[in-house]
This record gives sequence, structure tokens and C-alpha cells, in this order.
Amino acid sequence: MSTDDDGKRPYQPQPAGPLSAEAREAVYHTIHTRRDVRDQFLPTPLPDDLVRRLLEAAHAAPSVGFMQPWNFILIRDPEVRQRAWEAFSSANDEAAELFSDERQALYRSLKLEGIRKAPLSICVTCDKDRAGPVVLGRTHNPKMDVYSAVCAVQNLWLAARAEGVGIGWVSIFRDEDVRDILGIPDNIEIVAWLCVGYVDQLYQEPELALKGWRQRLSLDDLIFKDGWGRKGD
Ligand SMILES: Cc1cc2c(cc1C)N(C[C@H](O)[C@H](O)[C@H](O)COP(=O)(O)O)c1[nH]c(=O)[nH]c(=O)c1N2
Repeated sequence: MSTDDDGKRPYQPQPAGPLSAEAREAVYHTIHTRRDVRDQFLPTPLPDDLVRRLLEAAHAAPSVGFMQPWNFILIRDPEVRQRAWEAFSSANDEAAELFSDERQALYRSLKLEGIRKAPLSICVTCDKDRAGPVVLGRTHNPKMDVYSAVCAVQNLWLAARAEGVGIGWVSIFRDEDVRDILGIPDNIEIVAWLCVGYVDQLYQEPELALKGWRQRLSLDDLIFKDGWGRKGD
């Protein structure tokens, strides 16, 4: 598209009414059947064009000041994934110690990653300097860039669900371990380690709920009206 010298573009609206009933159903179905995947990954490699579609979906996410602070590190090398698994394992032992007795036993019984099983991992990062020191919309809340990168993760996660691809977010790492394994510089924030692979089955509910770790809260208990804690009638 042509741009004027000042970079402005002609305003080109797109239709903005509701999607067809079928398309709406597809969107809600995708949202409600998305799951975090740990153990159900199939070893089948993911085609490049599919990975590209997932990344295009991530890259279409909203971002503060349109700064697009993300990078995507694609990790297929089994040796790198092995190192990441070892970093996970060590951090996971540390995390387990924080729970006592029965809760710790339950924690230790949970599978909380698919790093070696999934054929691909994607590390999503946030470059806080991507758009210079002053970013439209970030001035009064410096976390907004990381929130933006998380929006990219969610887009990727939903696109993956639509493609029959599972995603497992692994956050049980010491930051410095992932930084060291992937050679990530200090000025880049690590946002997510995502295990990515085909799945042919998904849990119908969050696995943590099924395994008795924690249940879904009632939405009605989470809605306030016109101020914190106000329930109204
Ligand atoms: C920021 C963040 C970080 C993590 C997660 C999620 C998010 C959003 N989740 C997945 C999480 O447990 C899961 O989303 C909830 O249990 C709800 O389940 P579903 O995603 O609906 O399947 C997750 N799961 C896991 O097994 N190991 C992990 O380290 C993490 N870390």
C-alpha cells in the first residue's frame, strides 16, 4: 500500500458486524476447548506453513503503542530441549518443596511440561526497547509491553487449537537458565516457553481441575458492579 511522506495511510474500513452464526460458534468453540497440553503431544513434525500461520496469528495481536515487542525463538534441537527439561526439573523440585505433605505429593504427581515430547518449543520474548524509550500507552505502566507479548501468546494458543495443535506453557524455570540455554541478552524479557505439537485428544476440562489441584471459580463471584467488591443485586 502506498504511504504519504508522513507515513499516514488512506482510511479503509472493513465490515464490523457480527460474524455468521457458524463462524461465531467456531470462535467460541476454539476458546472453550483450548487446553494446556503436557503429555498428549504426538511426535509428528509440524509443517513450516502451519508454524508460520501460528506465528502470523501471534503477530496480529494487539500491543501497546503498536510496539510489537515480541520475538519468537523456534526450538527444535532435541539437545536444547533436553537442557531446557533439566532446567525445568531442577526448578520443579524447588517449587515442590514449597507445598507441604499431601499437597506436595499431589504436586509431584502432576505432569507440568511436555518439553521433550513436543517436537517444537517456542520461546516468546519481549523487547522493551523495540519502540524507543517513550511508548504510547506505556508511560504510566511499564508492564504494558509484557502484557502485549502475552496477548501474542494467547493468539498463538487459540490459532493452534483451531489447527489441532496443542500448546503447553511452561513457566517452571529460573529465568537465568532459559537465558543461558537460548543466549537471550539481558535487555530482553523472557515471556513464555511454549511446547507445541499435534494432539489428537484434549481434556474436556483443565487438567489441574480433573486431577484435584484447583477448580474453576464461579464467574458470577468474579463480577463486580461499579466498583471493587460491589455485587449489586
Ligand atoms: C502464564 C501461564 C503459565 C503457566 C500456565 C498457564 C499460564 C497462563 N500453565 C497452564 C495452566 O496450568 C492452565 O492454563 C490452567 O490450569 C487452565 O487449564 P487450561 O489451559 O484451560 O487447560 C502451566 N501449566 C503447566 O503444566 N506448567 C506450567 O509451568 C504452566 N505455566
